[in-house]
Amino acid sequence: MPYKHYEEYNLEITDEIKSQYQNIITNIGEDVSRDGLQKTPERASKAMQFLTQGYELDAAEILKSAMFKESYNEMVIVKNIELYSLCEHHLLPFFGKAHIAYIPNGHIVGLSKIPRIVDVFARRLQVQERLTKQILDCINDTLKPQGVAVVIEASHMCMMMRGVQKQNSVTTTSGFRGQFEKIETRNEFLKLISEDLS
Ligand SMILES: Nc1nc2c(ncn2[C@@H]2O[C@H](COP(=O)(O)OP(=O)(O)OP(=O)(O)O)[C@@H](O)[C@H]2O)c(=O)[nH]1
Ligand SMILES: [Zn+2]
Repeated sequence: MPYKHYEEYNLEITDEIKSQYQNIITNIGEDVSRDGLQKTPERASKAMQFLTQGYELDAAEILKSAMFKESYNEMVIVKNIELYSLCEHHLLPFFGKAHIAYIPNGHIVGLSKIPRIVDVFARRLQVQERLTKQILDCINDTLKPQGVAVVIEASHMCMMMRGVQKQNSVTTTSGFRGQFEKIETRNEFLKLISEDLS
């Protein structure tokens, strides 16, 4: 739990994706049998499965595995959580940071579980908006805190390397539930993370 070891991939699926990558490499005009490319289809197959392993993981279960009864009622913020995801439109990476806060309601959660659930949802084919909402809903529904806030700022390779080719644009998405719907609480959170917002 929760990350599969590199060698533990399902052989049938690995072979299937491998042969599909062989086709892609051939179709872009490369020689898949040349030295440097011989093992590439298999490596790429495993890399793609690694980057999409979130489908096999249950974020709510991960949170539930480390919830502790505690009467702390102040804001808990985990900020600058690096994230890497794949845009579902082009299968190109988008990457950046997540800033997540919650106000406990009788239970706190093991801190490492917050970045872990970010990875569970990021390691799928995504759009930034849905990624933001899935993290928000998972914490809200599982931990049932007094409030939860998620801000994600990310750069999309599909906008940088191709398409509009804008290297410096950063997309920010956010979601707020419970106490964070109140402007003062939301502002306190935004102020606390703002020194790291670019
Ligand atoms: N809302 C949203 N859009 C995204 C995300 N990732 C990529 N996109 C956009 O998805 C859109 C797909 O639009 P299309 O016009 O079908 O694709 P395209 O012809 O490749 O578009 P261009 O990128 O403008 O060249 C593009 O505007 C991308 O910028 C995301 O996380 N959220
Ligand atoms: Zn894209």
